[in-house]
Amino acid sequence: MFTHIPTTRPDTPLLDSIDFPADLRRLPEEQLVEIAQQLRAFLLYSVGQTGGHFGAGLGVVELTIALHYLLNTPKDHMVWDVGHQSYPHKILTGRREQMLSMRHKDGLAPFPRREESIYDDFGTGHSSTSISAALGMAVADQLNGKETKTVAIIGDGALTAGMAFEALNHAAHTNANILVVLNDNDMSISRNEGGLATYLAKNLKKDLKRTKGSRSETTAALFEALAFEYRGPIDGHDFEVLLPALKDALHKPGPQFLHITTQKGKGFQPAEADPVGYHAITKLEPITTPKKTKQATFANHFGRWLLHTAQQDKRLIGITPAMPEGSDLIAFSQAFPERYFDVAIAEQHALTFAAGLACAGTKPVVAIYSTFLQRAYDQLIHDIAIQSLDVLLAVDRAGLVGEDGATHAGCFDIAALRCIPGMVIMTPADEQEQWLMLNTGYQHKGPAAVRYPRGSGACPTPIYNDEILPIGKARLLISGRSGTAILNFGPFLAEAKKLADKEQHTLVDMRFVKPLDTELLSILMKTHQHFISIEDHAVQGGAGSAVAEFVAQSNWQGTLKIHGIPDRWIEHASREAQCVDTIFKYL
Ligand SMILES: Cc1ncc(C[n+]2csc(CCOP(=O)(O)OP(=O)(O)O)c2C)c(N)n1
Ligand SMILES: CC(=O)[C@@H](O)[C@H](O)COP(=O)(O)O
Ligand SMILES: [Mg+2]
Repeated sequence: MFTHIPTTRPDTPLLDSIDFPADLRRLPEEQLVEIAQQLRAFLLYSVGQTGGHFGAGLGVVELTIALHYLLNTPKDHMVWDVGHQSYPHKILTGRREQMLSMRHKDGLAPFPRREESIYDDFGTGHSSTSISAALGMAVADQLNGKETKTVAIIGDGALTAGMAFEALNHAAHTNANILVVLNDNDMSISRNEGGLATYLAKNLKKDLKRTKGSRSETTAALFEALAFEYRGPIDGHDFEVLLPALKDALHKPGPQFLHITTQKGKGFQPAEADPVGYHAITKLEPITTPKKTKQATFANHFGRWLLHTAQQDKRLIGITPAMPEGSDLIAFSQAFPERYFDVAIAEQHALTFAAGLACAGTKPVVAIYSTFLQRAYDQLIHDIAIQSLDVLLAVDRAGLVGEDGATHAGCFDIAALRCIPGMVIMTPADEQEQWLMLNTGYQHKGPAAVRYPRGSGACPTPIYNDEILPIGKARLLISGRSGTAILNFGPFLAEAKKLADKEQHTLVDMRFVKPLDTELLSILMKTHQHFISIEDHAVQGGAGSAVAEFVAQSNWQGTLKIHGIPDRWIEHASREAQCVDTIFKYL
C-alpha cells in the first residue's frame, strides 16, 4: 500500500520493459501482480507531476492489465467509459514516456483519443457512451467478416445514465460479440446515488458469503432480464479470479456481462480513505513554493447564493446531475437535504424533473456544466421552454475549461440556447454580476440561464444583496466617445477595458445575450462605425452573432468584429493559454 505520492520517478524495471501490450502478453501470468505494483507506483508519480484524474485509474490497474493481456489489442476493441480511468491504459500502450506531458499544451490528452493512439478505439470524456460505441464496433466488425472482440468498460456511476440503458437494451438483442465490464466501485465522483446504486450495493452485502468468484443470483437477475449472460461480482483486483472470468466471458459469443468490484483509489491509502477528494488532484508543488490562498470560484459563489436564497424561499429546489462538489451544492445539501437532489449522471432527467417540479409550484434551480447541458437539449426545449416553465439553469464551466480539453469546453451553450423562444441568457462579467443575475433569473417568470466560467473572476468578494437587474439592459461603462464600441459578454471585461482605455473606445458590459439590449445598440449605431464583441463562447452562433443578426436588419453601415472561440477544437492546455491562443489573440 502506498502512502505518499513519489516526487521522483520510481524504479519500475518490469514496467519499463513493456512498450506495447504485445510485450505484456509475452510475460507469464505470475508476473502480473508485480506489473500492477509497478504500474501503480508509476501512475502515482506521473499524476503527481501533472495533476489529473486519480482515483479511477488506480482502481482499474488490474483490469487494464488483464484486458490487454487477454485481448489482441489493437485488433480487438476496448472502449473506456468517461475515459478518466484510462491513464494505466495509456501507460501500457506506448505512452509511458509521454505521461508527464499529460494535460499540457501539445501533450497527451487526459481522455482516450483516436488521433493519439491506435489503442484508443473511441474518444470519450462525457459518460455513458461506451456500450453504444462498442456495440457499433462489434456490429460493424461482424458485418465486415472480422473476428474480433469488443469490450466496453463502464463504471457504476456511468451506468446510471439513460444512454447506457438504451445501449444495454439494444445490445442484448443482437448477436454481437460484445463484453460489458461493469466496474463497480460504489462511487461516482461523489457517492453514487439512486436505486441502481443501492441495488448493486445491497446485493453485494448479501453476497459476501458467496465463495470466491461465484455468481450473484440477485444481481444476475437484472442483467439477465435484459438477455445478457451475466457473471460476477468478482474482485477486480484479484488476478486469480479476474483472468478466468474474463477468459470465459471473452470466449463466449454474443452479449456478455462481467461485474467486477473494485476500490476507487486502490493501493494509495489517502485516496482509498477519501475517494471524493482524490477523484482528481492538482499537480504536486515543490515544498519551497509558497502556498497560494485559494480564491472562491464562481461555483463557490453560486453555492453561497443557493444557500442564501433557499433560506429565504422555501420553494427553492436545488438539483445536480452528479456534480455536487464541482457545482458546489454541498452547503445547501447539508442545510436543506429535503430540497436537494443529486439525480446521478442523468442530465436529461434533471431537466425534465425540474420541469415537473416547476409545474407543481416549486422553484427548481439546476446546476449544470455547460458541456453536460448539451445532453439535455430536447428536455430544455420540449419540457421547459415550450411550457415557459420557471426553471433557472446555473450553467457552470461555460467557455474554455483548460486541461480537460475539447470534450469539456462549454463553447456552445449560447448558440444552443439563444434560438429557443422565451429564454433569458445572462453572461456575468464577474462574481458580483453573477449574484445579481442569479437573483434576476430566479425571480424571472420562465426559463433563464446564467452562464459563468470555471475558476474565479475579477470580484472575489461580491456583496450579497437581493437586487434584481432590469431584463435585457446593458451597462454603459465608458461613454462619451465615438468611433468604436466594445460590447463585452462575460468574464473578459478587464481585457475589454484595457483595449477601450488604450484605443479610446466606448465600453459596454452587455450582460444579456437574450434579450439583447437593442435599444442601446441602436443609440450607439448613431455615433459609432465599429463594434467589437468579446465572449467566452464559439464565434459561430454566439453573442457576437446575436449582435450581427440585429445590425444586419438595420441600415447601419458599420463593421462588427467578433472575438470568441474560433471554429476549431481547442485542445487541453491551461485556461489562460487557451484564451491567449484564441479569444485574446487579436484583441
Ligand atoms: C455526461 C456526463 N456527466 C457528468 C460527467 C462528470 N463525471 C465524470 S466521472 C463521473 C463519475 C463516474 O462514475 P463511474 O462511472 O462510476 O466511474 P468512477 O469514477 O467511479 O471510476 C462524473 C459524474 C461526465 N463526464 N459526463
Ligand atoms: C471526468 C469528468 O468529467 C470530471 O471529473 C471533470 O473533469 C470535472 O471537471 P472540473 O474539474 O471542472 O470539476
Ligand atoms: Mg464508480
